[in-house]
Order: sequence, then structure tokens, then C-alpha cells
Amino acid sequence: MAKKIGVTMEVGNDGVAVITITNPPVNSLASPIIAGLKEKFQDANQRNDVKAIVLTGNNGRFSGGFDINVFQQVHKTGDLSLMPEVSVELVCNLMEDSRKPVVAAVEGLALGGGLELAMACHARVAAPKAQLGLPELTLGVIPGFGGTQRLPRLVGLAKATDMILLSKSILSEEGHKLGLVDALVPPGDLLSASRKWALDIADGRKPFLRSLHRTDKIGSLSEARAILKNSRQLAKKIAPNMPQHHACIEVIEEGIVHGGYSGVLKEAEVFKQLVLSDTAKGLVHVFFAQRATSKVPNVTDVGLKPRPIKKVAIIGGGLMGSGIATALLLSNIRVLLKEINTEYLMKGIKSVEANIKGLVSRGKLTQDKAGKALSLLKGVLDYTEFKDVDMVIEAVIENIQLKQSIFKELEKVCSPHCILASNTSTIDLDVIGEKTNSKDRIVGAHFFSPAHLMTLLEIVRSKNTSAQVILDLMAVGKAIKKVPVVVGNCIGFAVNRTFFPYAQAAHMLTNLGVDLFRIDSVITSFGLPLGPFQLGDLAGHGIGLAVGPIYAKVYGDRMFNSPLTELLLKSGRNGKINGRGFYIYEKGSKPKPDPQVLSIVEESRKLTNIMPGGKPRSVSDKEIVEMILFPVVNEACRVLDEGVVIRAADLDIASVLGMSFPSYRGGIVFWADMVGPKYIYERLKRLSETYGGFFKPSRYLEERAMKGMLLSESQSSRSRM
Ligand SMILES: CCC[C@H](O)CC(=O)SCCNC(=O)CCNC(=O)[C@H](O)C(C)(C)COP(=O)([O-])OP(=O)([O-])OC[C@H]1O[C@@H](n2cnc3c(N)ncnc32)[C@H](O)[C@@H]1OP(=O)([O-])[O-]
Repeated sequence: MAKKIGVTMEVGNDGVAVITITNPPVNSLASPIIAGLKEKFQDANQRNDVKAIVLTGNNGRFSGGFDINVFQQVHKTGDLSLMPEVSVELVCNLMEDSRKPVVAAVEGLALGGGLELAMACHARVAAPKAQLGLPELTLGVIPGFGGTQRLPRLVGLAKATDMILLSKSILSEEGHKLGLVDALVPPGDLLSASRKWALDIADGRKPFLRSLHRTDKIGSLSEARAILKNSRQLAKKIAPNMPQHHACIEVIEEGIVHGGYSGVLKEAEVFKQLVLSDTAKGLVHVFFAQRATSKVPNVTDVGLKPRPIKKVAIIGGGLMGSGIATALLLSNIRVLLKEINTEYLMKGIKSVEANIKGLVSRGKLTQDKAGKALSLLKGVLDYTEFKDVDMVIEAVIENIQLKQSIFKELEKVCSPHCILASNTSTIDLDVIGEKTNSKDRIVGAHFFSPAHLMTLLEIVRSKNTSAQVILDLMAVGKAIKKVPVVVGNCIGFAVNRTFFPYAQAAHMLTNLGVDLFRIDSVITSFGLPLGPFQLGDLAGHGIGLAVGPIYAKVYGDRMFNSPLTELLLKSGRNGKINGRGFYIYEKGSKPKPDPQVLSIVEESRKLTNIMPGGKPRSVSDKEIVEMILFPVVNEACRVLDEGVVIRAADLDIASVLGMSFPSYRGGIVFWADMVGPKYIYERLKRLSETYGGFFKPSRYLEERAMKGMLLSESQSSRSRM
């Protein structure tokens, strides 16, 4: 059934016109809604029987803002005329400058353009717990319906810049204290209270306030300039590679210096420039790509319902097991944590406690909730209590025989409906379940460390995993606030496999004579939070050495064998875990590059002997980025070619959430498409002529480069799903 969308107006006997937005699920401001609003406001302004106006949204949500699909259309076509003229024509002229008072009746949420419409009203009445914010910067644009001007005038400049630059929303309770909300009423009274407020303004019992004309909360020019100076520093820190934060501050300043209306005009002009930026393209892509991950063909579209998962057993209380336990407990899921002896069990429980305590001390969790979460945890040393768990997540070391024996045992001790999940990051699920008759309920639940903080959950399905089990795990993932991405079964799955060339390329460059600390710094300037060497330190070089042979077995034709990790370990540098790797780690201070590591690098260079003519290769920063990330793109192509992901956008989300690839670059495949498959292919080809198979372009990349196709276009039919 087509969803009913539109704007309605009902005029009551009291002379109040109630204008209602209907566009499920979030009442986004799509073009027909904007046209409808213009028409209804014009009508209400002209009608003699209308004394005052109330604006509201249907189904308990005011509005989630401008329709982001339109941005996507603009990105596809480059046609800016698709953006409706709203800020002056509707918001200033028809609403704020209307001679009839307009009151916003806000429930559920008023975000972006939604809040901006509410701020153009002459008062705002809200229900409790309504979410209010201007998150436009997360989409690479700035508020474009006057939000940059009205929010500072309603809540003060410091609070407004904080909310806009950090895209922080607030609840209506806080909005009430700040003056953004004029009255807080129970949802059942929202419309009647708003009508009354509108009539009170019309009859002069309450002030007729136009937000854009207010100056009482802005302060003096010098105070404003001091706040904006701090905002600029903040923007430099949080968004060094993005244009919208600085642009937004300029626009706010324009309004402070030359008045709100001038600010609105500048806002519209800057908005148009930003909406076409690569940053906006990347971030809008990520917005939709993230939501698309919850649509899995033959799983979410076949009428199945997720079964309730109330009790989960975790095998192994190490770093991963305790992190996963923490994530489940925080979402009110009971956890049995199993270890092999009391010492390890106590360690695991302590580590869950430390995770939860950390959240409390950072103000992310109340003491009450922490206590409740911990009360749901029980440590066990055997399988006696496994009979009534809904799911088991195995999180022991990467040892095939050990995992096989655990799954064989689980099959005996758990109910036949229990989901049997493994947190393996590399091992083939078919191999793990080889000794069982339960292959349809074996699934990969690959969390990323620290599991209670990282949002990606790779759900790995083998060719036998049932749709029901995948759906159940997706539901658990969402319940514990993760973004589940369903992927196919192969060594390294989607994320680790795509990124295995990342560290290898960095090692190759170092062996070619490039300074390793420079490599890290170039990669962090590109936007990844950690360069490959610091990331290696964090993961621990022992792990790198252990998984290396597993990858070499299947991807050996494109591996670079660097002796560097082994040499590092030999010299007692395990990484952050023992305070020494490529960097030195001391409590309370940032990691420091360790110059002593250079002699180890020299030793490695002697062994590999790949420097051209024995001299360090000179490379530009751009070449460093290309030599490190193009091999990653190349592996992403193979992942796409083999159908390990459902759609290219899933790999984008996996790279953003699993590897912290910058979201404003849209994820690994989106970025590669922006750079150009042909260019990447040619660069890799040239590199492979000099340095061999590691850089050899994949068939998929070559094919798309030759045909002038994007990497994200028309995936292979060789699906593993
Ligand atoms: C000139 C313009 C100026 C203006 O200042 C610019 C803006 O306002 S920019 C906008 C500023 N506003 C924002 O940045 C708010 C962006 N939105 C959000 O943060 C969350 O969606 C929200 C909190 C609203 C609901 O969370 P939740 O309950 O977890 O639900 P969910 O997240 O799963 O979404 C459900 C469905 O709704 C869809 N959809 C949602 N919003 C929009 C939209 N604006 N548009 C279109 N679609 C939208 C979403 O794609 C999904 O569709 P599907 O087909 O079912 O996959």
C-alpha cells in the first residue's frame, strides 16, 4: 500500500488552524510536504476565520528534517534546482513574518529542518523527551532553514555552536530550561495547550516573539567573537578535513555582525556550495548505506520474525569475551560467562566490571544502570547451565581444534534451538562446525575490539546458516546498539580481509626506505585515526604473527613477507600490551615514536633488500596514501567479486565502523569510486611492474577500469550469501 503523505489543515471553532505534516516514518520534509506547507500557510494567512496557527507532525513525531533523499538526487544529477526555496519564502515570509501567531506543537523529534521550522514559530510547546537538534553537519551541510541564525538567538551562542558543531541533540526538558521550548506538557495535552498558547499570543496575553529578531541571548560583539574563536579551534580539532564546520561558523558570524536576515541569506548561499561537496556526498552515502544494511534479501523480506534472545552464554572471558558480555549486559540481556578455571573466570568478571566502571566514570552510564547490568552476569566453569540459553558466543583463541571441540560439546549441552555463534575473526565457519550436525545454526558474530564500544557487528553466514538464525542475530545486534552487517564466509570475512594489505603495504614502504612515523602521520592526515604501525601496536604484534600464516595459505599470491614483525617481537616489543612497539606507551601520556626501533627497521631492510639501488625510495605523501590504500581497494574488489557482501555499500559501512575509515570519504568503495577505478588500476599496474604481485590489479578492478564502470556498480553473481 502506498504511504499517505501530505500536509493537512483543520480550522477549529476557536479560530486556530492546525497544520499537520504527514510523511511516515519521520515526517521528513520532502518536496510535496514543503509545497503543502507553503500552500497551507498562505491559506491560513489569508482566511478571515483563522486567528492563529499550530504546526505539528503526525504520529507522534514533529519532523526528522529535510528529505535527505533530495540530497542524494542532487549528488546524482548535480542539479541544484532540485532543492526547493524554503528559507526565505516559507520560513521567514510565510511563517515568522506572518501577522498571525504560529505555535509549534512538538512531540517525538524535531531535527534539522524540523527544528528549524519550529524555531521560526512564535512559540514552541513540547511533550517530554522530544529529541531536538540540528544534525546537518553530519551530512556534510549546514542547517539551511535559518537554524544557524535562530538557534543562537534562542539558546545563546555558546550552547548553539556546541549543539550544531557537535551535532548534539537535547531533550525537550533541557530545551525548556534553555528557552528553546516555551512549555512542556503531557503528550495528551499537546494540541490543546498549543492552541491556547497561539490564541494567547493573538490576544496579546503572551508576547509575539520572532526568533530571528531577538538579540537578548547573543551578548556583546566581543563576547560573541570570543565564543566563535573557541568554536574555530574546536572545528579544527574535530573536523580537520571537512569544510562544513568552518563554513557554519562563518555563517553564524555573519548574522551576529550584520543581523539575522543577512545571516539567513549567507546561510542559503553557503548551503548550496556545501551540498555539492565531496564531504556531503560521502556522508549522505553513509547515512543511507548504514540503513540499507538492515535489508538482507531472503532474510528480512520473507516474513520471518526474530525470536527473543534473553540469555546468552559466552565462552572465554578474555578481551573479546568480556567486551561482548559488557555489550549484552548493558542492554539487559542475561549473560553466563564461562571460563576454564577460577583464576581466568575472575579475570573475565573483573574486566567486565572495569568496562562498566569506565562508562560510569566517563558519565556514560548511571551507577544504578551499572548495578543492574552487573546483576545480570553469572560466571560458570562448566556447561550445566547452558541448557536454557538462547545463544552461545564462543570467544576463545583462534585455534581450529579447540573451536571444533567446543562446538561439538555445545551441540550436546544446548537446546536444539540455541544459536551457536563464534567470534572468530579469521577461521572458516564451515571448518569450525565440521564436527557437528548443527550447521544451520552456526553463525559468525564477529565483534570488533573493544566490543562494548565499537559499533560494527559482522554477522558471518556460511552456506548452511539458516535465515532465522541470521535474523535473530541481527535483532540482538540492534538491541545492543550495534550495526549488524551480514557477510559471507571466507578467511578474514569482509573487514579484516579487505584491510589485510593495509599493514603489509606499510611494511613494504618502510622496507623501501620510507620513514614509518611519516607513514603513520600521512595516513592519519588522510583521516584514519591510527596509522598502520600504531594500529599494529594496538592490536599486538603477536596476533599479527599468528594470523599471518592463515592469510598466507589462501592469499599467498598477494602477500608481502616482511620480517619486521618478527624482529620486533624478538626484541621484546609486543605492542601497546607491554608498553613497547613502534611507539612507547606510558600511562597518562600519548604514544611516543621510539627512535630505537629504527635499528630494527634497518635490519629488516637488509633482509628484504628491496630498496632500488640500495637507496631509500623517495615518495610524496600522495604516493604513500596510494601505495597503502590502493591495495586495500584492490582486495575490496575481490570481496565484491566473490559476493562476500550483499552490496558495495555494506563494505563501506563495514570499513567506516570496523576500521574507522573516514565516514566523510563515504567508505572504502565509495572513496575508490570518487578517485576513479581507472586511475587506481593504472597506478596499481605500474606498481606491480616494479614491486610484483602484491600490487597486481584484481580481475574485478581491471574489468571495471576497462569498461569505465564504478566499483559499486552491478556486483558479481558469485554470491556467497
Ligand atoms: C535545505 C535543507 C536544510 C535543512 O537544514 C537540512 C536538513 O534538515 S537535513 C536532515 C536533518 N535531519 C537528520 O539528519 C535526521 C536524520 N535521521 C535520523 O537521525 C534518524 O533517522 C531519526 C532519529 C530521525 C529516526 O531514527 P530511527 O527511528 O532509528 O529510524 P531510522 O534512522 O532507521 O530511519 C527510519 C527511516 O526514515 C528515513 N529517514 C530518517 N530521516 C530522514 C530524513 N530526514 N529524510 C529522509 N529519510 C529519512 C531513513 O532513511 C529510514 O528509511 P528506511 O527506508 O526505513 O531505511
